[in-house]
Amino acid sequence: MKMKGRVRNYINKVLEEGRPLHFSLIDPDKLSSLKDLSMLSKQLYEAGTDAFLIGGTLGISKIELETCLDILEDFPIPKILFPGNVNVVSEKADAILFISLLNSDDIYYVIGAQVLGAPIIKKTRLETLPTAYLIVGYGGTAGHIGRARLIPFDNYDLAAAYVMAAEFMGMEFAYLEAGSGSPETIRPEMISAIKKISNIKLIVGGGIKTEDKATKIAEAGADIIVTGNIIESNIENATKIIRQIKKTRIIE
Ligand SMILES: CC(C)=CCC/C(C)=C/CC/C(C)=C/CC/C(C)=C/COP(=O)(O)OP(=O)(O)O
Ligand SMILES: O=P(O)(O)OC[C@@H](O)CO
Ligand SMILES: [Mg+2]
Repeated sequence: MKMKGRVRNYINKVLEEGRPLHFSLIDPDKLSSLKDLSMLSKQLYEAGTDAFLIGGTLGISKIELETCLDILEDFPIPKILFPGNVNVVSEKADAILFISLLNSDDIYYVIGAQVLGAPIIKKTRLETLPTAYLIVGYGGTAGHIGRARLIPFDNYDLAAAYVMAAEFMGMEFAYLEAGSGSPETIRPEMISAIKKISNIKLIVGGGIKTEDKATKIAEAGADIIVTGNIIESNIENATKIIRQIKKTRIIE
């Protein structure tokens, strides 16, 4: 089911209803088999995940990316690309997180990849969601490859300053990324500090493995919570996290 041009409205509508969203991150390179993806995606959808994020830093081939999008096609929720580089672009998706890694020391990840990707994305008619990508603490593969000057887990003022800058530049989303597989998640205190000074829509991910952590992150004010690794390592926990997030209500 195609949702091109309707993804932003879809996200805003859920937030206006007063609840955060959950995005399931699917890495086409990490799937042991595509049969697994059919089964896992059905479980994630039935548990209530609000969208599929598709992407990764390493090892993404066009064929795997598009096979993955073909399998996800029939679910009536958005399929959103999460690119580590210009290779993660396909017209089979609905939208793309148009990310700039604001805390990178490498201009390529701040504006270079975006310039290379923009004309291709224009042809695909993908909906673009302007997103400040901020890598915190552990950083993982994305932090290493993206040459991020990591924001310390406990430096809430620094994270808030980046988010203010992103908002003043007109970005709609800020993605606080602890790094895939991070032993520590983004701290709820960082989320609440940012929510006090900004209306930007906050995406939070990296290392979320338990219902308890997910609840604290949602209650602190995250608008969108992303889980990736747990889908492959423990689908039961992944679905429990989704159900828990969907019970949370945003308190203004
Ligand atoms: C807008 C376009 C076309 C490209 C932007 C490219 C930028 C700025 C990338 C930022 C740096 C980077 C490497 C981001 C990766 C984001 C991502 C998809 C993370 C999830 O993947 P991981 O789990 O880190 O990757 P692996 O599982 O492949 O190791
Ligand atoms: O795989 P996990 O640790 O859930 O991280 C998800 C995401 O934030 C990575 O970009
Ligand atoms: Mg990964």
